[in-house]
Amino acid sequence: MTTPPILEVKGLEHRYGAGARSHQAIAAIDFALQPTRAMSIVGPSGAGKTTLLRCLTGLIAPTGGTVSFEGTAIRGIPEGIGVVFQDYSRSLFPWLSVVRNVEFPLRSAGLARTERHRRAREALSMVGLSDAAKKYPWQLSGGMQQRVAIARALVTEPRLLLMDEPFASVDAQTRADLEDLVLAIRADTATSIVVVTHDIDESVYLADTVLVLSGSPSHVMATVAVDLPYPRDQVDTKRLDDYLDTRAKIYDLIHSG
Ligand SMILES: Nc1ncnc2c1ncn2[C@@H]1O[C@H](COP(=O)(O)OP(=O)(O)OP(=O)(O)O)[C@@H](O)[C@H]1O
Repeated sequence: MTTPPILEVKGLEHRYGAGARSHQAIAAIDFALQPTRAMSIVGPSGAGKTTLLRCLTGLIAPTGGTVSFEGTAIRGIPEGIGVVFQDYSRSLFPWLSVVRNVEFPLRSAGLARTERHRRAREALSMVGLSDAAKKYPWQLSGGMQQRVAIARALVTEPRLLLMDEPFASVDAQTRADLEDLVLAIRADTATSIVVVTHDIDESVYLADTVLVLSGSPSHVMATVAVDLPYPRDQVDTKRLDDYLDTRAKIYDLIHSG
């Protein structure tokens, strides 16, 4: 018996605006993600990656097609999905301490304060920030702030984590550390992951499948399987022939498309 997908996208289209000045961002996208798997989405600038991710989170309603999470068409961000955006400086509340930022999504769940605190501290420990709980976001480096944003997405124990260019605003070493953090979270929690990225290396390193989008209006040019063993390592994995071949294949697809 085949397992039903955790995320299924069928005939997705999105057009911004109406009439002569409207813009078709997404022409036709279909894919499915199985539970516990990780998918990267790459494509040229302006391909519609952010538009696609907003449709997956339910933040915008697509003008055509459907997005289903665990078999149900989504409207608004469903329970069970965590989201991490690129711009951590705008997504964290500067007037709340780190631990209060992380527990924020639990407030509407009606949990007692001590339980909210316990879960927030657990999520902070997963991202290696136990010591920063009482600080404020503006007292932390960019990479640490993005760890807080990841902890906040994890605190609800999501079954699917959606990330939009999550590491585009941090330096290369921090980026590598955060990529390894995502791999560790996945190994520990079996959370399914979709990550949108500009970076071909990152797309291969983080995922089991890479969805390569064409330029706007986007469609799926190719679905590339990433056949690399776990655990992955920034040095050893990136030396493997399979890694280099997959990376070259995606590069050619994007630059030919
Ligand atoms: N709110 C909007 N109204 C009108 N057009 C929009 C809107 N948001 C995005 N677009 C257009 O839709 C297309 C896809 O944009 P989107 O931001 O999804 O692409 P992207 O692949 O994420 O780009 P980048 O890689 O540069 O971040 C672009 O041509 C963009 O100008």
